[in-house]
Amino acid sequence: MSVMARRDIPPYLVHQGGANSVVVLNAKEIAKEATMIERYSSISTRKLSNALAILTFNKCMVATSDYNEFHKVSKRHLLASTLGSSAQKRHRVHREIMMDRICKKFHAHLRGHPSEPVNFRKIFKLELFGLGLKQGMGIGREFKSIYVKELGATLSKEELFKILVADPLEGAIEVDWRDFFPYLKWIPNKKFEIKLQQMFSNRQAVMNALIKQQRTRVQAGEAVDCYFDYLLSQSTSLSEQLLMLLWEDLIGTSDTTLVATEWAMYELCRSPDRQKHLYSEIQKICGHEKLAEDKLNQIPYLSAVFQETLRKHSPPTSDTSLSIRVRRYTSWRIAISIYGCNMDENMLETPDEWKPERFVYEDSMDMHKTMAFGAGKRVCIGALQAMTISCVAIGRLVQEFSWSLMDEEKVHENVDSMGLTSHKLHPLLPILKHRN
Ligand code: HEM
Repeated sequence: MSVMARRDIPPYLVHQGGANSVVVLNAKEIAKEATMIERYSSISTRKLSNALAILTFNKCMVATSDYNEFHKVSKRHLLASTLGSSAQKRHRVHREIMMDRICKKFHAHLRGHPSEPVNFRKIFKLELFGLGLKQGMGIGREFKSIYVKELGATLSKEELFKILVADPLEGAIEVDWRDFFPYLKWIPNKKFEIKLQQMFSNRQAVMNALIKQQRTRVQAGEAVDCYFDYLLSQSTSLSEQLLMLLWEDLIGTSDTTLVATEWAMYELCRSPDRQKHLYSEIQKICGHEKLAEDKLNQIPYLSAVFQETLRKHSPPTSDTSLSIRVRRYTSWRIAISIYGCNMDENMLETPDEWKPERFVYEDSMDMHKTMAFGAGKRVCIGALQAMTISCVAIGRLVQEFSWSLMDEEKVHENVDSMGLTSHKLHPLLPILKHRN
């Protein structure tokens, strides 16, 4: 069976136990498979169609794919040094510093401009990027700028963000019109090529400058618990791919978590009752203490806010970027079973509404409920970090401030960007007030 999502038909998702986990089918294929499943299992047609209906509104990534030795080794190293659960425990202090800095910046804004909206994205993105630099390359928070010889310029953190994160994300969706007309491939498209080449060489120049700086630090005997130092210590064949490995981690840290958190705060602004409820749930557990990571599993409503945000605004799959959704296919016949058959009826209601209540159940940390992180061999390895950062951020920001939108903001509704990830088209500009 070779199955792929078709551009004109919304993809449905079926979950399969076993090694390669997920397949995307179109409606006709679903119907065929559903008959087969019903015949061989005890699942009733009603439950089956419920499950399929759930999957239509869960925007999902799909994954059955190739998986070679390089992939396995690089993933193992990233988990061991940065994204796995013990590495995440070691890096907790950096996340706490980041969160304190973010809150401080919002407080500073309120002191200076109490009645003006604050640009959430501007503050959050640079702090996340700072965390990526710290965990990935051991670059401290005090870092302000770096001289890049090839570009003949000293670049600020904001300029680095543009070259290393914003431009490549934009470049990834640049379209070469010749791809649609292969027989016209011979016509030069210089503008397109120069733009991408420039983007590529800027990124190489900046990454090389950062790597050079960090090598000097390591040679001076100053070791840091970070991915860079770890890769050097492993002396594996991966050192040749140092630049790309470090860059991928940096871009992973800097983008999707921002997208998810911004959408969550936007939805909370639009839903004052739910914001109030979340605040009271947090206060019940934390009292006068700041919300910390070890309290997360005691506040199911907070992870429900996160899960429901991923369901409605899955960062890697925007409404407008359907055509560039990551696709996978299976090259052999597989047995399938339905994911989510035992979900509550409540899950099926009003799919366009943002309702965290859907996800308040006994195992609210179950990341497979939305499939937003994929599944199987190619499952997202940053899920733990993304969820921890996003949940703590949402919690702390609601604990310390009340959030609302200006009237103009309300008209910006749920539109997402044309980008690779589903950023809010317009940055969130909320009005904040201190809580007591
Ligand atoms: C809310 C935040 C995030 C979401 C929704 C998300 C989602 C996903 C999805 C759906 C995939 C699988 C794509 C595929 O089928 O190939 C994926 C892969 C991946 N993600 Fe994430 N991600 C998030 C955050 C992060 C973070 C913070 C990092 C790392 C710093 C990260 C690193 C990765 C990596 C390295 C892979 C590739 C895994 C592989 O191919 O084996 N992600 N992510």
